[in-house]
Amino acid sequence: MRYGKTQALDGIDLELAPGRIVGLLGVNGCGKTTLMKVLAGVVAEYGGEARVCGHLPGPASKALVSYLPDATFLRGRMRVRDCLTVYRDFFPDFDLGKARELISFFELGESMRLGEMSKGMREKVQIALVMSRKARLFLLDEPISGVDPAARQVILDGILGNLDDDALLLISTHLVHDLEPILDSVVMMRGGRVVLTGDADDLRAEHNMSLDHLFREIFR
Ligand SMILES: Nc1ncnc2c1ncn2[C@@H]1O[C@H](COP(=O)(O)OP(=O)(O)OP(=O)(O)O)[C@@H](O)[C@H]1O
Repeated sequence: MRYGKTQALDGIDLELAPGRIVGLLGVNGCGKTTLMKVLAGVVAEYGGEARVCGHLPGPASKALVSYLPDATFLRGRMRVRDCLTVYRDFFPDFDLGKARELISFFELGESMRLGEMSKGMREKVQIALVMSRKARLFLLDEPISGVDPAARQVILDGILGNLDDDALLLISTHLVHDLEPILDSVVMMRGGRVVLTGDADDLRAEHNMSLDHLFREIFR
C-alpha cells in the first residue's frame, strides 16, 4: 500500500485467529492505521489480498467488522441518543440495550452533546457504539491514546466486558504498558513491515521481559 512515494505497508503476511485480543504495536507512522483501513475496507488501492472471515474487503466483510477509526467520526451537534439511533438504523447487528448499558457504565448521559464533551468522553461514546455490534472483527485504532490513565482503564474495562469469545479484537497502540495486561498476542510493525509477531506469554518467556520492555528494546 502506497501513498504517492510513501510505502505505508510493505510485504505484510499475517493471519490472525478468532477469539484473541491482538495488539498492533508500533511507533508513529509505521502503518498501523493503514493496515486497519485495509481490513476495514475503507481503502482499496493496494497490492496483495486481505480477507476477513474469507471475504475480500467489501459489503460482506464490512457487515462483520466494527471499526473505530483514529479520528472522531460523529458530528459535534449530535446528542448521545442521536448516535445510538444512527447506529441502530445503520447496523442490523447493533445491540441498543448493550450500548445503553455501556453509556451508563461510562457515566455519560444520553442527552449530552458530543461537542460539549471532553476528548475522553467522546472516545467513550464511540467505544460504546463500536463494541455494541455483534461483529466478528473489532478494529480499534488507538482507542486510549488521548485520555488520562484512569479513563484508559475504564475504557479497557468497557471493551473487555463486551467482547464475544469468538470475536477477534485488533487494537492499535503505542501505549504498550497500558494494554499489555489484556493482550493475548501482538503484532509489532516498523516501516510498514511486521517485525515481530507472537503469543504474548511466549514472547515474555522467550525474551524474559515484559512486552512493554521488549517494545522499547526493538524501537530504541
Ligand atoms: N493520507 C495519506 N497521505 C499520504 N501519506 C499518508 C497518508 N496516511 C498515511 N500516510 C503515510 O503512511 C505511513 C503510515 O501511516 P499510518 O497512519 O498508517 O501510521 P500509524 O502507524 O497509524 O501512525 P500513528 O501511530 O501516528 O497513527 C506514514 O509514513 C504516513 O506519513
